[in-house]
Amino acid sequence: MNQSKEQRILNFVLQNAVRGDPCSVVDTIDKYCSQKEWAMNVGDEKGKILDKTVEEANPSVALELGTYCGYSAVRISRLLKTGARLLTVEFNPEFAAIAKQMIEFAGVQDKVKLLEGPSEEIIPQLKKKYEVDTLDFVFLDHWKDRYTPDTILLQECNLLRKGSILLADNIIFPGAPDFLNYVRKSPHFQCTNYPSHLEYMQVEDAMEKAVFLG
Ligand SMILES: O=C(c1ccccc1)c1ccc(O)c(O)c1[N+](=O)[O-]
Ligand SMILES: [Mg+2]
Repeated sequence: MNQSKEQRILNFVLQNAVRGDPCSVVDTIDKYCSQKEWAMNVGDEKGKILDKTVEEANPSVALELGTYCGYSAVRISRLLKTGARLLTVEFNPEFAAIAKQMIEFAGVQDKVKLLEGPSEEIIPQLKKKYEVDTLDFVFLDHWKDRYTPDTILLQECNLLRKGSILLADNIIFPGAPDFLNYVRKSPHFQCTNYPSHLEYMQVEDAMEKAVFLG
């Protein structure tokens, strides 16, 4: 049966990256997706913004919505301090299966817990089932029409605390206009915009940081 693009990305990593080296995995995915097949990883340009925001947050508990092939899960987890953990949520079972292998090859499986299912079902389970008190950092990179309802759900589930940092990808392309409107108009968030480009393309994009004020 024909391989999926995501399987081709994983195979390229397995054959060309260094097992146990997260940076090598990230760089190898970027090499494949910039030279062979475009894919919706956050990429290196926006990845550097992600890196800086993760370092600013220095999270003990981080959440990613939208694992895809595991590129940003590997990228985030390589920066986590000892004992910190990343929970990453993926709705698509094929993507989740690829990401699991990517995370294990990168050697970050002890820091990353991959949760398969819809974010609206998983978020309300985080406290009791996954022993989360509050989230220090949240990376939103899933379906763009879920950014706003899931941000509201995180608040309703008391998963944010004063200073929790949310970072959202794709503010311009494909765009998340309702999310941008919501966080920028909310008295509960302090927002910062980071202009950038769509991964592997000369197309305008941006990331938005929203710090929860309590
Ligand atoms: O929605 C798309 C998309 C739209 C059209 C074709 C392919 C992908 C997309 C594009 C770039 C992203 O960084 C990203 O996170 C997504 N996504 O699906 O979450
Ligand atoms: Mg994205």
